[in-house]
Amino acid sequence: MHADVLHIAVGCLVDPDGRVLIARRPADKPGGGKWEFPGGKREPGESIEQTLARELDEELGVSLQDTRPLLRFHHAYRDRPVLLDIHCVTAWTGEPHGREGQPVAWCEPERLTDYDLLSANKPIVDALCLPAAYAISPEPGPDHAAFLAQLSALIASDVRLLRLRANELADPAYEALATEVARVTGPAGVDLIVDRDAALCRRVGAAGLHWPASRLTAADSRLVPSDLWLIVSCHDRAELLQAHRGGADAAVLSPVRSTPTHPDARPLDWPGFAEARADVPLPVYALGGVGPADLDTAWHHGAQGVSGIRAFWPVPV
Ligand SMILES: Nc1nc2c([nH]c(=O)n2[C@H]2C[C@H](O)[C@@H](COP(=O)(O)OP(=O)(O)OP(=O)(O)O)O2)c(=O)[nH]1
Ligand SMILES: [Mg+2]
Repeated sequence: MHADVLHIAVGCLVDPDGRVLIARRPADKPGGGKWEFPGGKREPGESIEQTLARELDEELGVSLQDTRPLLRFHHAYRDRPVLLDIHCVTAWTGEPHGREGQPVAWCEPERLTDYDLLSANKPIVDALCLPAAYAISPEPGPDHAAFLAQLSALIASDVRLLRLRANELADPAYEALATEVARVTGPAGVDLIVDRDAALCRRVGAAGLHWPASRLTAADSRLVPSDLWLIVSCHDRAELLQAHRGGADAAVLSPVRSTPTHPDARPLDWPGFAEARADVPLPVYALGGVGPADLDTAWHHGAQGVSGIRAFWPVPV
């Protein structure tokens, strides 16, 4: 790392209701008056975990018990490049309070954008809003009633983000099925992600779009309205960087392991996954032969969580 990059430990305290703690920066600091997640600069000789523990004690008066990596990326503020090393904190002792006089607030992730946050923080907000699992449907086949029944079972198993993948269907048939799927996912509070385009997404009332990285090749800004999720399929670091430049909110990186459907694709394996996604300012799901049992490994290799078809679908596919 370049010598004048400030390495910052950032902690997102998440309470049992899923709310996150934010604090208001003192007026006399850079970015004064804006809201942030508590944290601060690493001191010489400290590990980043030690910095996190020290800063959250100094700023909030809490002692950390359970943390995991959430996201890590560089941001070039005009006067000072920073490396933000963000962690989720799910267990602590002590009642968090603004120990340096700073106002603090508990906020639902979806409401974080109501606050004037530090400008680097958009990927952190996305990572907090997105769940740890991103389920993908198998091709629906001819029996849509059976497909919808399986989908209901999937939703009962607590999936909150689902992509309707049906490459075999022409646009009108895809839209008809997406409309039916939305009738199931909508009331259950599941975010439905569709392929194709933003207009279809709006018509069926879906939460966002899933695109291949190739669809962003010419883009250097976002082509999708900001209130829709834009999740992009990537297979290497170059595609992840392209997704970021094209304004994606999140990405899926595959294959982590080889799968029966893509036996010839060379697997990244966990070290390759970690290397490819390192410091890209996007939440990135691990895909390809992984499932909920891999979640902890995924988190510790820089993933937002796990994605897949087979590991989530209630019947063998
Ligand atoms: N803590 C924190 N810092 C953030 C966030 N987002 C973001 O861009 N930063 C940047 C702003 C600052 O340049 C840097 C944090 O530095 P800081 O000034 O708070 O560091 P510190 O707590 O050690 O402060 P101090 O010792 O100077 O009082 O990281 C965030 O959400 N939380
Ligand atoms: Mg600080």
